[in-house]
Amino acid sequence: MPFTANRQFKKSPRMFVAARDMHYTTADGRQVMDGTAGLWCVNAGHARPKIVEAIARQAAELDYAPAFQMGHPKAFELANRIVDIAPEGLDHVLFTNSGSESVETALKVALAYHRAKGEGSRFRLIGRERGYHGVNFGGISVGGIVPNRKMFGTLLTGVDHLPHTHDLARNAFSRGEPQHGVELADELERIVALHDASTIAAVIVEPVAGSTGVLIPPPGYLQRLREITRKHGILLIFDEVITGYGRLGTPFAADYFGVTPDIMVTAKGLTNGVIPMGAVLVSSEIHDAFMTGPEHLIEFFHGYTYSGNPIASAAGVATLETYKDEGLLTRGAELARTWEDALHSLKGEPHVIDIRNIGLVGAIELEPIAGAPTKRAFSAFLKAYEAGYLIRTTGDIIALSPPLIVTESQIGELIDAVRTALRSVE
Ligand SMILES: Cc1ncc(COP(=O)(O)O)c(CNc2cccc(C(=O)O)c2)c1O
Repeated sequence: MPFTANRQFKKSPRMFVAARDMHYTTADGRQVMDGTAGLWCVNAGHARPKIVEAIARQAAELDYAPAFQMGHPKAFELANRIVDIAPEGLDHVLFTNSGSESVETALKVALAYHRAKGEGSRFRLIGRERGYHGVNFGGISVGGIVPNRKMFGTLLTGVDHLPHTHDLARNAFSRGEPQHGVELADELERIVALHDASTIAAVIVEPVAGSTGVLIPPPGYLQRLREITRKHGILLIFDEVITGYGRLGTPFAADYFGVTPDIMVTAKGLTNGVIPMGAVLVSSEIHDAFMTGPEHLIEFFHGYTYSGNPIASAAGVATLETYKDEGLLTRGAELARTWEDALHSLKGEPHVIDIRNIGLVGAIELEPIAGAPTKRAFSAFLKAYEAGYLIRTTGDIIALSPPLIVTESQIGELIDAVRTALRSVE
């Protein structure tokens, strides 16, 4: 099983057999509140009728159409709807099947774009420490989570990393954006000075680093990365697999921070997690750079059997309709203060050394048990699950990201369950 303690799971399996709105049903009939929107992806809540019906209808009408040299209307409809809610200027969509594939696609587009523009010397990709960009070779190369990298050999060459922005000493218990650390963006100038801009294709960051435990950028940090990358002709890639589609209370993190990247990576919330799908958005400048040469030739040698899959496209269209019908792309902003106050009420609970929040994302960082890193958070996860609440842990950090349909009282319930779990673990 992926990213799972397999032996522990096999000793006491944790199986969901059904789900609806905010809750899962376990194999033994218990209701479990979904405090993590599945894996940060079920933004509209579970088993939403419009999405269910769209999938069934599509499966019966056009189940599969070849993705290469052939098309079908639903994929183009979805692409247009994504562009409609995306930041201004990101006008073209490449479909994939996951966040990891979206990352690989974005990295390849960046490298190929510079080559198309006659700057093939730009081969370097810059990631960031503690970054998570999925599990394919490109993503773990630019990523910065050590266990995801150390087992897999040399990885991509020509990769460098920005420092992460976590600063417990200066920013602990910040509400929203932490005040300190904007100067860390200037480290990009050092990296450029070391390698020379002529060798650098792109910088990729998560606007808010999710998997590593919710690291929120200081005010101005992303703007600074935008300025430096633009100055040196380096493409800026935002990996919005988690932050996209309403998670921060705005359609995308690019809207929240007022910074538009050259390439935006998305997946997860695109189809409410129900059908694997990703979408990479690029500017017309990037798209048009490939549209040269004889028109009978393929312009970009990349893509997947299931790219723009009809049923995934139908799920995506129905998902975006559901977000729009229920105002879910901005509901997180309405709940953000309630969420923030509830989360920070955990300050002073046993072992809590930091609390972080933005939009409808939260993190509670725990003091690790000496000699047994991750054990304390994992114990809290098990306690919460037994009490009927699903939370995520990464290292000794509890991460929370409920579906965007969560109510204020459910927020209170969820946080109280975390409080109880914290009081019962060693
Ligand atoms: C920023 C980012 N980029 C790429 C991926 C990869 O997406 P796929 O898994 O669909 O290939 C992700 C996925 N992020 C992810 C996936 C599963 C669990 C957790 C967690 O933090 O618990 C996070 C992600 O968060």
